Amino acid sequence: MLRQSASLLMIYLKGQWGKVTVLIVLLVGSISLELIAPQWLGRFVDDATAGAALSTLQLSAVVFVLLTVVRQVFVAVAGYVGEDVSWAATNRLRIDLTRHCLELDMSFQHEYPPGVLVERIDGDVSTLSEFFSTFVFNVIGRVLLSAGIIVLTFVVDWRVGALLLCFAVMVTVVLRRLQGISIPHLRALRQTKSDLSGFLEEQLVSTEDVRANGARPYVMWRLSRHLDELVRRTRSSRVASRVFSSALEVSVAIAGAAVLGFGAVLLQRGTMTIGGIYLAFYYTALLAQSLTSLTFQIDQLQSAFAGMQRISALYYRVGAVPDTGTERVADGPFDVVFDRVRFGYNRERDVLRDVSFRLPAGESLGLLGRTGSGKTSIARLLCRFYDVSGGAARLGGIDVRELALGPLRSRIGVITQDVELFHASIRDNLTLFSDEIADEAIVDAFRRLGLHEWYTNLADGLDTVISGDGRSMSAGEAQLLAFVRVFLHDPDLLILDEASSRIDAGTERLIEKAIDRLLAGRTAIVIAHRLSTVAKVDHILILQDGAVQETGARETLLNTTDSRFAAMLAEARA
Ligand SMILES: Nc1ncnc2c1ncn2[C@@H]1O[C@H](COP(=O)(O)OP(=O)(O)OP(=O)(O)O)[C@@H](O)[C@H]1O
Repeated sequence: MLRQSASLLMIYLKGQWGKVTVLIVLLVGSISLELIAPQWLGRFVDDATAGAALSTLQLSAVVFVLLTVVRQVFVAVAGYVGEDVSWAATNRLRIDLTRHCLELDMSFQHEYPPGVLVERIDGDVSTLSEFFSTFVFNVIGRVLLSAGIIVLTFVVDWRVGALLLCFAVMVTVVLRRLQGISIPHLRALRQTKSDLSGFLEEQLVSTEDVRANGARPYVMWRLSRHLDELVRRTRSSRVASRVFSSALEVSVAIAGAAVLGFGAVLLQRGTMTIGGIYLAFYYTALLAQSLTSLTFQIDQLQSAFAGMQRISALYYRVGAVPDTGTERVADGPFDVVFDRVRFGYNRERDVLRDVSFRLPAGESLGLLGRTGSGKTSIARLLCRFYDVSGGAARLGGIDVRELALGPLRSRIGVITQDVELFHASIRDNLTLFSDEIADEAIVDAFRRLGLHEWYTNLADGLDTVISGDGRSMSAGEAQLLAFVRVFLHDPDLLILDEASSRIDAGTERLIEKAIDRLLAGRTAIVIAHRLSTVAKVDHILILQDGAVQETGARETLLNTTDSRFAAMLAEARA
């Protein structure tokens, strides 16, 4: 996992090495200045106690201030370059992650609810971006500074250097333990936050159903459970960090006192000057400050590591539907064959069992069956949102698994029961934000589908904005828009999952007329909830519990008195 995360980092730092080098030069420069500047303070103290001339003292003071100013300039420029590197790298990562998630199969979409994906693509990547921009200075910089301080104190007096080295080793051991203890708490905290946002997303999307079914108390109960968990996780992760940083503070105080005491002894022996003691104490304080800042950064470092691991798990996740096919279906309408297809969403249960049928090119098939009998699953297999567990689905004589995914899906138009509409104009909803489709083509599509009159009643024509997430449209109107959307896309295979909700007679007539025109010249599968919808299809397939109960030409079944289809029609008429 660590290797995966590291290789992911390398991918996104590629092309940024020039800036990273500038960052390293600025970092080394600023650390050197931070180490050198106090030397002038030590010299100032020694010169002052030796009664040196005022100009000598002034020179030391001016050099100290100058070095400090230059260092701050380095820090500011490095901050700018660090942000630049971090945003360039992480924005590319955001884009690639989003594309990857959109391409992954449906079982992935069920496993990661929208809230969790938002947390990965935005939350975790933001943490990573902060990590990039502050990590170099606050962690690597502090580590280098600490090492430099120990080397320099060794130069001043090896015994003081040894003292600081012991102190640094002790603190590093504490830091390592802190890392081991805090990471699981931080990981759990992040997971809890992501569960909470997933839960909120889920509830907000289904507000209407929640209210209508009186499920509000249950939602509030689950929310309070999530919040309790959040409090528990936050508390434990904060406590784990605080206990160790307090231990660090205490050790810092002890080290400062030891350096001063030891320096006093050396002063009495005449082996150390007051300036030297001052410098050693200054470096001890700087080392303490640097190690303390490291401790605080550990939190961020750890959450960046945890986030990085989650991001790389998502980034390297291989879809259950591999896009390895290279074949393409010949132009024009094609036939659809199901050859003893077996399929289940999980290993426990097959929802399609030995389903076989052949739909000739340019003809239509009405799929009937009780709810849950497997009709939608057939459509999903054709679009390869899932792969069959046994048998084969073939389009134009080619197994769908041998077809390249992009071209395959571009040949299929799907109209689902829940049409997805965006908070955007009718135009954008129909063209899916593409500006390659002219307004005339859209209006022509309305006309050819027999929907021109309905279109002219739209308040602002194509500029009419659909509010919310499409809730300003009824199920029937949403389907009409979906028809136009698909018509513009001009697919060779049309899959229509008819809206099961009640639609008024006027809209139903519009829908029927539009379906007639939409079906012309295409192979079509109509998943029908009303028998009237299949009145004009060429073939019928009735499913029962995932198996074919009856299939044949509609006319033939209609005229066969003991057919299931004829019985269904009779039941509907009664
Ligand atoms: N994503 C999924 N994960 C697990 N099981 C699923 C999933 N989608 C559907 N199922 C199950 O598969 C079976 C067939 O579902 P499918 O949606 O194909 O039926 P359907 O005939 O289209 O139903 P409806 O007429 O209600 O749309 C059902 O038992 C359903 O519970």
